[in-house]
Amino acid sequence: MSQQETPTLKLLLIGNSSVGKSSLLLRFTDDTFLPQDEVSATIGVDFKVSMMEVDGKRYKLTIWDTAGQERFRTLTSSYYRGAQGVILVYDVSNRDTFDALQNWYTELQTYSSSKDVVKMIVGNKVDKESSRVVTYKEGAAMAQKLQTLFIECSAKTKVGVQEAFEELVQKIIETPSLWQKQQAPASTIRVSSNGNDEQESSPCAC
Ligand SMILES: Nc1nc2c(ncn2[C@@H]2O[C@H](COP(=O)(O)OP(=O)(O)OP(=O)(O)O)[C@@H](O)[C@H]2O)c(=O)[nH]1
Repeated sequence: MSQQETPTLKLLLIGNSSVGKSSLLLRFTDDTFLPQDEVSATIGVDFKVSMMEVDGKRYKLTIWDTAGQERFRTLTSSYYRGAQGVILVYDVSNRDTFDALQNWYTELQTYSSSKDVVKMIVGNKVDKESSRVVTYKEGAAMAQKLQTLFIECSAKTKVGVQEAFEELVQKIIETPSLWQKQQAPASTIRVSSNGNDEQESSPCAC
């Protein structure tokens, strides 16, 4: 299959600072985990490209890693533009990060360019079982409330990481409206739901 025929998907990682967004991305793309002293907070946005094969077809994933810290967040709406899948990350050993999911969800709903964007809540750091403060049941209930997919994982031990990305991509593939968007003309007008962000955008902002 030629490169041109490879569909490109835009995925986004959001969530509070230090929940492990960059670590999940690094584990998924490079199968690596950096020790604490080598990790630095994301400033603005970073992204990596990865290939994934689903049902014999190759997909190019552009995965955007956004800063959790408010002071490093700029151009928020542009992160979300054209994203087909969004992962909302919390840390199972930090309840504040779990409580913040509702706010991240609201931001996502505000800026997302498609109402059908596939959402997944990911509870990270399950290797820290002795410090766990958010149960699996609570995570699953939140996902049910917000109508998202749900998985627990650990960027450190790898558990659940591949599965999270695979499940998200599979669901995107099964959502025709996200694909119809991709087939639309390269230039379409989008008006965000808050009404103050009118712009021209490509259906695939990758
Ligand atoms: N034990 C454990 N530590 C983790 C895990 N994932 C990330 N960490 C640690 O958590 C800290 C924050 O990880 P980051 O990946 O930088 O978090 P982030 O969400 O990208 O943070 P921002 O860039 O500030 O938004 C680092 O010290 C990581 O080593 C995990 O699965 N288990």
